[in-house]
Formats: sequence, C-alpha cells, structure tokens
Amino acid sequence: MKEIKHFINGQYVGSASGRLFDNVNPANGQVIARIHEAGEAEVDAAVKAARAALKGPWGRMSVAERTEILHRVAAGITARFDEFLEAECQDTGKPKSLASHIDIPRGAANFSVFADQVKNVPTEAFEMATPDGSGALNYGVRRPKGVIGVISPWNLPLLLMTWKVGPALACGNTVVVKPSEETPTTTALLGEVMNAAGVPAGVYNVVHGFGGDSAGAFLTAHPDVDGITFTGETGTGETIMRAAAKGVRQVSLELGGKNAGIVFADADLDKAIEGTLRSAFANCGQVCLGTERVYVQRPIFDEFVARLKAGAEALVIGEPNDPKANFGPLVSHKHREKVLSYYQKAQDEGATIVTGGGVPDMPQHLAGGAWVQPTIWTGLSDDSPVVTEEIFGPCCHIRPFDTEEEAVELANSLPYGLASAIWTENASRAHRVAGQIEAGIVWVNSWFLRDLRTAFGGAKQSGIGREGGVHSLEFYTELKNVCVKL
Ligand SMILES: NC(=O)c1ccc[n+]([C@@H]2O[C@H](COP(=O)([O-])OP(=O)(O)OC[C@H]3O[C@@H](n4cnc5c(N)ncnc54)[C@H](O)[C@@H]3O)[C@@H](O)[C@H]2O)c1
Ligand SMILES: O=C/C=C/C=C(\O)C(=O)O
Repeated sequence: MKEIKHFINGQYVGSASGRLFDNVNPANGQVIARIHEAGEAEVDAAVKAARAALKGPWGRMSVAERTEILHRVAAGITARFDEFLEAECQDTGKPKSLASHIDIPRGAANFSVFADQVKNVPTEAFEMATPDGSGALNYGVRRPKGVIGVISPWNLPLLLMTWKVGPALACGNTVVVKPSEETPTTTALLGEVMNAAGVPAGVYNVVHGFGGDSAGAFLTAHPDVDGITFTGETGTGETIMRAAAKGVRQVSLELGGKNAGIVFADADLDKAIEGTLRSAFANCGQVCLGTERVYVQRPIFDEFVARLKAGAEALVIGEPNDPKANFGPLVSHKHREKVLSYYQKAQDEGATIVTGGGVPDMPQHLAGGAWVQPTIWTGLSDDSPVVTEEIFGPCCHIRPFDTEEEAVELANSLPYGLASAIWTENASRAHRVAGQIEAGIVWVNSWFLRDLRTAFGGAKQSGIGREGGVHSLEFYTELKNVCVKL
C-alpha cells in the first residue's frame, strides 16, 4: 500500500517510531494509503531544517530570484494538475467538477499572486527634526519573520495550506506544515513540485500526524518556531494561542463561523437562490464561509423556502469522478456523526424538515462512504444549538424577519463573525447593512468571490488578524525602523 511520508530538508522520510495511520477515501470508506505519524523527533528535524535553510541560499536570494522560483512552483502545480486533482478528490471525496475550478487553480494562484505582490511593497520613511538642527531620517525595512508553523484543515486542503505557504515563502520565510490528518496527500505531493522548481532544501517541510499530543501540538510548542498560522476550529485556535504564548510567538488565526445570509424582499431572487444554494451546499457544506443561517424578509419567505428546497433536491450526489455530480460526501465518518447529531437535534426540537435530514441511499460500491443529505430546516428558535453552533455540514436553517434592524441584530447575535452575504437590489441598503454587520467579510449579491489582494479573516471568535494582499505581508514579515541621525 502507498505510504505518505514527511518531507524534511528536501527529502521524503518515514517516522522513526514506525507509527502509521490510515488515509481513508470518504466516498467509499476504502483505505487509500498509510500515513507516517510524526513524533517530536521528526518535528524537531523539520524545524531545524527550516532554521538552517534561512541561513542558506534562500536567505541570501534577491526578491527577483525568489519570486521567479515561486512562479515555477505555481507552474509546477498547474503542470501536474490532474495528479493534484486526483489526490485532493481521493482524500476528501469532493467532486472533481468542484476541485478542478476552485481547489487546484487556487493552489497555483496562491504562489503566483503573492510572488507578484511582494515585488511591489513600499515601506515608509519619515524625516524628523533634531535639537541640534542636523535632523534624522527614519525608514522601514521588512525582514522575514523566520520559521513559520502552518497548521491547516481538511476542507480545502491545498487551497488553505498554500494560502499561507505562498505569502510566507514570498516574504523569505521557511515553513513547517502540518496538514490535516484527514487530507495529507496534496501537501505531501507539493514537496516534489518544490524540489523541481528549485526551492532549496529545508524551505518547505511537511510533518504528518494528528493535533493534540501529536505533530500539531509538537509543532506549535516548538520553541524555535517564530510564528504560527492556523486555519481550523475556534476551540483549536484557543489551544494554539495558548501554546504560542510561551515564547511570545505571533499567531494568525482563521477560525470557525456560523455565517448569516440576509435576503431582502427586493433581492433578485434568482441570484439569491443560486448564491444561497452554493453557500449552504458547496463542498458538502464544509466551507468556513458557508451560510448555515438564512434570514429572509417575510413577503418572500415562502417562495424562497420552496425554491431553495427545489434547488437542494436538484443537487446531484455522487463520487468525484461522476461528471454530473456536484455534491460529495463529508470528509469522514467521524464528521458525519457530528453532522447527523445536529440533524437529530433539529428533529428533536421540532424543526420543520423542509428537505433532507438523513443519509441518502447510495449504490453498493459507495455504501461505505460518509454521505448525508442536503438539509433545510425552518421553525427552530434563535437559541437552538442548530442555529447557534457551527455544524460544518450541508444544511441551513431559514427564518423570516420583518425589518432591516431586526435582520442586522439577528446576523450579529452570535459570538462568531467570519462572513455574511446580503441579497438586495437597493444599493443604499446594501452599503448600510454591510457597514453594520460584525464580520470580517461581507458579500453583497455574491458569495465566495475572492480577490486575493483583499483582507481576509474573522471578527469576534472567528479569528485574529487578517491575511490576503499586504495583510499577509504584515504577518509574514518583521517591520524594522532604522533611524539615521544626519
Ligand atoms: N476562518 C477560516 O478561514 C476557515 C477556513 C477553513 C476552515 N475553518 C474552520 O476549520 C474547521 C474545520 O476544520 P478542521 O476540523 O480540520 O479543524 P481542526 O481545528 O479540528 O483542525 C485543523 C488542524 O489543526 C490541527 N490540530 C488539532 N488540534 C491541534 C492542537 N491541539 N495543536 C495543534 N494542531 C492541532 C489538526 O490536526 C488540523 O491539522 C471549521 O471550524 C471551519 O470553520 C476556518
Ligand atoms: O473554508 C474556508 C475557506 C477559506 C477560503 C480562503 O481562505 C480563501 O479563499 O483564501
């Protein structure tokens, strides 16, 4: 059986302990590979390699040379597009129709966009007066932060990992990545692309394993890691923040959400239905930016619910290779247990199950997969856990509202603040409401429309810091002021 090894100092290496665990395809439950689990020794070797690489050719390279290499990494992903696609879809079960236009192209873009960005970063300068009249000149210079620990989740594995590795390397850092234990393959494969592109050994390192008491915790606790960037659950973010406190390391945290969609009666309903369908059900609902709470103005409530139901029921459930499929399984049986527990809770609390609510009948060869039905509820109270907690599944609860003020209050009522989508044809209302939503990202008449130059991150318990464009460069560099007395 295929084995997935760590990538340390430019080479694939197994674990000294010999500990391996299964990599499972969630579309059919089959074991597709065995993954080496890193212990403290492998994590330490990866961090040492990353530290040494900072002092090697990578640290001395001009921006032009470094960014040319990163463009070659982007081209290398594109050249091996089909391999990345196959690996991502086997690990996650997601439809190739989705991953081929989101996950893999973004994996390449995350290198090329930040390679271009870093060439155009101005720094500040201030002339100042001094008592003796000679004056002084202050100017800023940016330096790499050092060794960056990258901890990434399973929902968009290549996209979310490279979203951090791209800018980190563009800024001249070195990285140690710990991908999700559920989805290690594309992160591992990227090592081959790095070598072929001429990225020096030790610049990109990968260790595999779990979170607590495994590779994730060993990496975040390692004293020679200078900064940690993490995407995942809010609870894990808290644990990582505690680990980073020792040694006063900086963190960038992109965490969970329970995002609201607000549909006003003056919305273009075709657009609102299409966008809400994607935001609730794309990637089987496993998108941090997804909409699990939909608030719809009363005059169009019944029509909206009926049309969203029709849209959900028209989704084509199927395996990655099925060209007609646009709805795959959840990432694992463990995650399915969590999602189904909320399906049960909604039923127990007397929700109206508009559609779904269970497990679909699948053909024999897919019966071992982690399938669930796309699900819509109405009728739950605002304090139901189904409405207040992140489920991270293909489901949403729809509730009517009457006034704009009420919609804003409902949207802002939870401790999360990642994203929101507003649907209205009234431009004044769109800007007014967008300004009042407590979230890091607000879409108007769209969803998951991404310009990588923009700030990306969460308010409240959905994160700390912003990445994207210059904001990534803020995190991945140390800004130093040089003051020269003239
Ligand atoms: N805000 C965003 O941009 C964003 C994007 C994608 C996903 N998410 C969130 O991610 C979650 C789903 O992903 P997940 O289930 O993989 O998240 P998770 O927090 O369970 O795991 C994420 C990563 O952290 C590691 N990890 C877990 N415990 C750790 C520990 N104690 N120390 C170090 N590392 C540890 C895991 O092994 C994995 O690699 C959802 O909550 C979702 O909203 C947020
Ligand atoms: O599941 C969360 C999706 C996050 C998306 C990004 O981080 C991005 O588009 O850069």
